[in-house]
Parts: sequence; C-alpha cells; structure tokens
Amino acid sequence: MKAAPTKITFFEFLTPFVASGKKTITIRDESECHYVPGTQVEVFTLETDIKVCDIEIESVNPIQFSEINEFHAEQEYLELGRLKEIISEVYPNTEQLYVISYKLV
Ligand SMILES: CC(=O)Nc1ccn([C@H]2C[C@H](O)[C@@H](CO)O2)c(=O)n1
Repeated sequence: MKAAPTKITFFEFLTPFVASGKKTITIRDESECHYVPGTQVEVFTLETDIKVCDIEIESVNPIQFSEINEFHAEQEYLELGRLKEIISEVYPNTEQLYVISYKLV
C-alpha cells in the first residue's frame, strides 16, 4: 500500500492565508487526492520550496468544478470568480476535483 503523502505545496501568495488559519481548504485534482484524514502534512511554497507550516488533513471529498460555490471561496479565502479562474488555469478542462480540508497544527 502507498504511504500517505506528507507534503503539499501552495502558490507563495496563498501561503500567508494558510499559515494564519484563514484558508482552510484547497481544491485539487485526482493527482493530489490521496491525502489521508488525520495525517500531518508539511506545507511548502510551490515556487521556492520553503516550509511554511504544518497542517492536519480533516477530510478529502470529491466535487465537480460546476459545484464550486461562495462557501468554498470563503474557505479558500478568495473571491469566487478568482478561485474558479485559478482552478481553470491550473487544471484546464478538469471537471472532477477534490476538496481537501485541513486545520493548522
Ligand atoms: C502544483 C499545484 O497544482 N499547486 C497548487 C494548486 C492549487 N493551489 C491553490 C489555488 C487555490 O487556492 C486552490 C484551488 O486549487 O488551491 C495552489 O496553491 N497550488
């Protein structure tokens, strides 16, 4: 069996919101849906690979791109339009996504 992942990266501009507890979910594609609830994960900046903080995974739930709403945007600490724009850029033409919720350790 494959070990649970212990590292996650975020765009650098988003990491202050993760480290301050303002951003409590991230929406990723199939390639990053293998985080396991209850496990501790190290957060790094995507661009510079600098460690930011530790989080504990709370849940991983499937979501369709078309289902992303204001509540998700609030938890992402982003405007809904901006969130959908970023997701469309990172995961073009991908409908099946996953909401990963976490808390600061
Ligand atoms: C490698 C990679 O894809 N990194 C990502 C992907 C997404 N995010 C952020 C952008 C939005 O806030 C949410 C939704 O995808 O997650 C990211 O920081 N790094």
